Amino acid sequence: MTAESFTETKQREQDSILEVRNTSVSFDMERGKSKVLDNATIDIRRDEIIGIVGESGSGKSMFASALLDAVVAPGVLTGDITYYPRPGTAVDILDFDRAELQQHRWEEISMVFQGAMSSFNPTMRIRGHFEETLTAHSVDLKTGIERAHQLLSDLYMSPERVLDSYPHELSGGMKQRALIALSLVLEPKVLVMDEPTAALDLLMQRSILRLLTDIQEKYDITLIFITHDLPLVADLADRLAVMYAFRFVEVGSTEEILQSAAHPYARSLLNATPNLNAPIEKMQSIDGSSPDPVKVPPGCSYHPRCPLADETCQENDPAYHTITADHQAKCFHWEQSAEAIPFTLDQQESDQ
Ligand SMILES: Nc1ncnc2c1ncn2[C@@H]1O[C@H](COP(=O)(O)OP(=O)(O)OP(=O)(O)O)[C@@H](O)[C@H]1O
Repeated sequence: MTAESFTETKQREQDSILEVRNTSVSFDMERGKSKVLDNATIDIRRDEIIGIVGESGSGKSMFASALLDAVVAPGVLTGDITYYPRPGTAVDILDFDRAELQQHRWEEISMVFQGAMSSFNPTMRIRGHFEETLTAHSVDLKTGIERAHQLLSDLYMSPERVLDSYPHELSGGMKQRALIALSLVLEPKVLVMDEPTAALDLLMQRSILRLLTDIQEKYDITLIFITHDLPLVADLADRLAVMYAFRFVEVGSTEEILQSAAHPYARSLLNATPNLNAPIEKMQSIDGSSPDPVKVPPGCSYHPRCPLADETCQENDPAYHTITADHQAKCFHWEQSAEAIPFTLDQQESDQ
C-alpha cells in the first residue's frame, strides 16, 4: 500500500470537530531546541471518545495544552488547529485573541488537567467554584446552578450536599466527579481529560469511566481522553491515537489497534501493558528509553529501539501509511510488524 499524507486522508468526508495540522510546541533550552510536540496531525471526530496513549513524556499533555492554545511560556506553539462548532463552520483556534480564547476555553472546549483536583480553592465551597465559573462566562446563575444539579446527579451525587461542601469534605472520587461536573457546566462540545483518574484507586477509576461514557452519550460530547493506561482507555474509546517521541505514530479504531496494531512501538506498548487477561509474567518491557526532546533521532525516531529498523528508517521520516480506511501508522515496515512483534497473548495461545 502506498504512503500518503494523513492530512488529506478520508477526513473531508468525516465530520471532524477538530482538525490539528502540523502543530508543534518548542522550547529554547540552554541545551538546544526542545520540540515537545512535533508536527502533530490528527482529526478528532464529533461525538467520539478518542484515547491518546503513549509513555510518560511522549507529549500527550503538550498536545492537550495545544488544543486549548494553553501552552505555557516560553513554549512556542505553531501550526493549525481548526475547530468546527457545527459542520461547515470553521474557527481557527490559534488566531484567537485573549478574550476570545478565554470564552472559547470552557464554553466550547473544556479540560480536566492532570492533578486538577488540587486546584479547588480549599477555602471555597464547591458552589462557589460553580458560581465563579458561571459568572466569568456571563451565564445566569439560576440556570447554571440548575445545570450543575443535573450534572452532579448524573454523576450519582447528592447535588445540595456536594455544592455545600468544602473540597476537603469530599472523598477523592467525589472531588473528581465534582470537577467533571464543573468542567461541563458551560455545556462545552469537547472535553479534554488528561489522566483524570490517575490519583484514584482502580475500582474508582473504572466506575468514573463508566459514568463518563454515560455523560458523553447523554450530552453528545466529544471526549479526548489522555492517559498512559492503555487498558483503561481501551474499554472506553472508539479510537486510539498512539504517541511516541512527541508525535502521533498510529491512529485507528480501538478494535483494530488492539487486534492488529501496525506500528512496532504500538505493538510493543501493548505487550508492555499489564492487562486483566495477560498474566504479569508475560509482560515485556520495551528495550531502551524514549528520546530526550533535544536529541530526537533522525529518520523514524523509534529506529534505535525497533527490531525492524533498517537504513531507510535511520534516514527517512515515515509518512502515514493507510492500513485500512480507519487505521493509519507511520512505519515503513508495518506489514512485517505483526510477525516480528507477536502479541504476547497470541503467542501464549499458540504455545498451548
Ligand atoms: N515547561 C516546559 N518546558 C520545557 N519542556 C517541557 C515543559 N513542560 C513539559 N516539557 C517537556 O515536554 C515533553 C512532553 O511532556 P508531556 O507532559 O506532554 O508528556 P506526557 O506524555 O503528557 O507525559 P506524562 O504521561 O508523564 O504526563 C517532556 O519531555 C517534558 O519534559
